[in-house]
Amino acid sequence: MSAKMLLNDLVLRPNFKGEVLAVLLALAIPLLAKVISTFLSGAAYREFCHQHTTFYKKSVGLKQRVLYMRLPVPWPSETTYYLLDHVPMRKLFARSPKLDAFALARRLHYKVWQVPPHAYKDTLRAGAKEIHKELSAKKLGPVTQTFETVVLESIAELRQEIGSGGRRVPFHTTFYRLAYAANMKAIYGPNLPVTETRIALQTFAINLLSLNMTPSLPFLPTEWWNKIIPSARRGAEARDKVTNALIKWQKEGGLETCSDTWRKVMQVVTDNNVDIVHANRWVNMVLFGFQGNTGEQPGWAFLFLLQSPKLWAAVKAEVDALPPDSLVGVDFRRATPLMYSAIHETLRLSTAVFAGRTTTESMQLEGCDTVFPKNILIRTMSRASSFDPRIWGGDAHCFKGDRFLLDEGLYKEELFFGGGVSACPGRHFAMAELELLMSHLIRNFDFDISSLTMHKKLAPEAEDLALGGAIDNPGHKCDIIDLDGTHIEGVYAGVADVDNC
Ligand code: HEM
Repeated sequence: MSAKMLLNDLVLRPNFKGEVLAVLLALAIPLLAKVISTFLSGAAYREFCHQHTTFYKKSVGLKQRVLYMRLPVPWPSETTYYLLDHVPMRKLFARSPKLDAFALARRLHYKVWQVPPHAYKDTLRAGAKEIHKELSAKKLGPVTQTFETVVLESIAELRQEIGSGGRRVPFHTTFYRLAYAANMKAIYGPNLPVTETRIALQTFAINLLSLNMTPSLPFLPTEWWNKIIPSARRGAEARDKVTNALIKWQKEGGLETCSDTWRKVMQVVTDNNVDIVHANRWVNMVLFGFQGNTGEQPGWAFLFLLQSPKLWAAVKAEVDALPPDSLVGVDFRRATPLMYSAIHETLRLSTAVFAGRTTTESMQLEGCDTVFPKNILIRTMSRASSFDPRIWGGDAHCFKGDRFLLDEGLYKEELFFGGGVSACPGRHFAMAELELLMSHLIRNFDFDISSLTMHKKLAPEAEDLALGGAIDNPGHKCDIIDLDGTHIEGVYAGVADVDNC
């Protein structure tokens, strides 16, 4: 039957309009219901995050004393259990044949970065293992050397631009960009465009929540939803911009000018004939892994340090006593124990980790009565752990710079790099970067309490040295305990996405 005949046949049917309407309604009602339920779940999730992340709320009595919370987000099609107590979170990272440690990563690679889940499953795992090997504590020398060189060059430029008369710069954004540029050059060498990828990655990060949700929307392929929903479209465009920049860079010989570390990681991927587009979608995910975290931390650390006068004076004295030139290879835990502890305390309060495991059969976690069913995702919520008074003490909600120094056993309780076989492969490098960056900044610039008003984060595309305004929401407060035990009510700009984590 030709299309024309079919059309005539349809048009001649008397109830045609009614039928079309009924079909449209049948399609639209579940779609609408699904969209509404997704948004409602999103709202419940945000409220949940807010309860567990808002810094100025006291931890005792919060809902976090429940062992876990079962929520249909971020993927309404699946059940996710978010663990809320510290101890089961630690147990989740133990090896178990009943827990798949990499299913969540594969899913994210696929849903958000479009890496086909099974085609390269083993190869990309081998690539991640190579990152672990190449960025292990013993092999960090060359990349940290490059990192320090770039940091020192950037500091020299910044000093020149500020001029001898001095001038204020919005330190959060400035530090972020400095860390980003140095991290990029240390790993990828001089030829991957820094500003272009940074702006795209930040835009991607801002819209990531939508990209996480669209795979759950019904009827249309995810990529269509990513075109229809404006924030998802912005996120997907930014993501593709980074992937395209990486592909171009690789085609133009980037692997010849990058660090040995990265060349070896990519060797594993290219030896296994991973398609260049898929390979660089994965690299994009890796890039996001380090750009999203390390650069943020110095901004938070300075915010806390500058509001703890005694700690600040002691940290400056520690840094003044370091060797005069290069600091690569310094054991900061021994040489600057207070700064080291304060960095860890900052990470405890300002990172959000949702690492997870998928159950391969029904199982229990040691110490919990709950039987978790097969094929569900169990995730940690590290900020709920950060407020757990049984681990961190009754003042868990406070920033206490010397907390880890007073009880070094706490270093073993940290969750901000994840844990077990899936723990962050960049953690040693991240710590080295933070120690080097903070020491060189403290050495080279003057800070005082008025620097706090320059803490504001600028839009991704803003000029590096544009003058900043005041802290976004001066209403956010935090409790600080200084070295002598003095309690201080400080300002807290908040984690950027505190309400939307
Ligand atoms: C303060 C800085 C950082 C924090 C808080 C952080 C945190 C994390 C966390 C929580 C995970 C997931 C762990 C899990 O599932 O158990 C992760 C994974 C990852 N991180 Fe980091 N990270 C940081 C810096 C870095 C750096 C500097 C790099 C690389 C140079 C990096 C590369 C990666 C990669 C590649 C993965 C995924 C590994 C895989 O697929 O197995 N991270 N990170």
